[in-house]
Amino acid sequence: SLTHKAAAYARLAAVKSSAVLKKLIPKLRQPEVYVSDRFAAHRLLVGGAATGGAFSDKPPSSVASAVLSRHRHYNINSAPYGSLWRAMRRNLTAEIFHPSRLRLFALGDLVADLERQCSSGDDGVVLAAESIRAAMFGLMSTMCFGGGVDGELVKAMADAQDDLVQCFLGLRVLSTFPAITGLIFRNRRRKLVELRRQQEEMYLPLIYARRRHDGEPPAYVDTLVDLSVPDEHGDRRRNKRRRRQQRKLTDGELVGLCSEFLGAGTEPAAAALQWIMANLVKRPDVQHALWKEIDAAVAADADEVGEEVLGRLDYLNAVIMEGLRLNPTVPVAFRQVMADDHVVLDGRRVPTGTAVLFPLARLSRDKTAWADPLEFRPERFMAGGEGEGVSFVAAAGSAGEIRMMPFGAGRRMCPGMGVAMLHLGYFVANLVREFEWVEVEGDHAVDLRPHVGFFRVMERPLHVRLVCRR
Ligand code: HEM
Repeated sequence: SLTHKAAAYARLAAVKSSAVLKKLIPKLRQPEVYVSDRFAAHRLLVGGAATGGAFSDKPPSSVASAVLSRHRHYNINSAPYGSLWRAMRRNLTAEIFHPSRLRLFALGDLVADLERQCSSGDDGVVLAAESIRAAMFGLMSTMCFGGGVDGELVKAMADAQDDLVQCFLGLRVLSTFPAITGLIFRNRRRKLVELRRQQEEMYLPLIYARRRHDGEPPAYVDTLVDLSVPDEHGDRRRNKRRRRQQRKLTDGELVGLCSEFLGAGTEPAAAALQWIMANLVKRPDVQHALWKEIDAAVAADADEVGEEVLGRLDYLNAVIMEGLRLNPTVPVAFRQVMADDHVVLDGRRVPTGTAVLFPLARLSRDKTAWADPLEFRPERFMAGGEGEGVSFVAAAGSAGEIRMMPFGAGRRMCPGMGVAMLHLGYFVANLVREFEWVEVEGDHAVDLRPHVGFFRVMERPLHVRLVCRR
């Protein structure tokens, strides 16, 4: 019949146009340049090379919040540089990550989990990777929603977050031209919608049912519910009167910000902890030196290595710096050249719209900046070593170069650096104090090859044999 023929033609046309569009998409993608020179990186990110502009915008984000809402449900990472970004970022750094607010949550669960695996498993061999990620996620979940969330729900949230991270790379294509690519890559979009629906079902009841107990510091969601942000559309309407309108965050933004907090706070830190422990397994001499430093600083009957001791453990700090230098767990920092930015590379102005990518491992493994850059050698960060004085905050005393920036640099630098360093110090110190970490032979031997996806993780998850020290 006529209608059948019309439907068949329509299907054929759709298939043809989607094939054409699939070919077109790579061509439509924005131009990219890579910067791995440490002097150029400094000039661009912290040295004010982008005169006239701030050079603090990013290309369209592939995180779920941004893709699903066509860039309206912003979280901190994907918000354009401006007043909304500033308000959300300031809330995180001043209300949650302010040093006076930070506290460590017991690591008892992680130690108990490792001990249980040790005694029930195969000759003391444990899958440390999973325990580490679960512990990190639990910690971020407590900071996000407060204590007392049901353990099964925390596990479901951790699994959903993992699913989301697994599909991030495939989402990049959806972030470029969401209206078109969302049609072509229907299945990817459908999966994303489903994952976001699950997150809404888990997070929103926790957010709205939250009751703070007396004396309890605010959880992240408490600060988000209270937060007022500039209403940029309202601003535009009222431009003449120059009165700044404020608004509350939408449900979409609340879910997006929680997802960001849990994901950004868990994945790169859990991956970094695995890399560090893996290197300590490969280098028993370094592990032993670290254990001796900890043992000398902490009373034998102390329950744990507490926060007050961490700052005094110089070798511990060197081990963590070296771990992050050798294996920065976020592979790339992104910027996008905006019309106001004046970005010059190799004497040529970089056109507006270009995405500028800073590959972090190339930068921190540069053999013109480090001796034997592929070696795990914490001593380089000790007094008199080549890395003495190198700081994560590239603007401070870095003599016009960035030799490493695992937390990025400039205005968009990671706001979680302080808390991440505290968590890493706390976990590494306590895990080395509790157990000797020994390499397993065969299939479970430590493999230091990376898998580079949205994060830079160990290709083969870390398995070890643990020997209790206490
Ligand atoms: C070892 C752990 C971590 C590493 C290696 C890491 C690394 C990074 C890097 C490289 C960036 C991009 C910076 C840039 O573009 O210059 C970033 C951004 C960000 N990180 Fe982290 N991060 C870690 C932990 C955390 C934690 C604990 C949080 C807390 C929730 C967090 C939240 C964020 C946010 C919100 C941004 C976006 C900042 C913005 O666009 O203004 N990160 N992180």
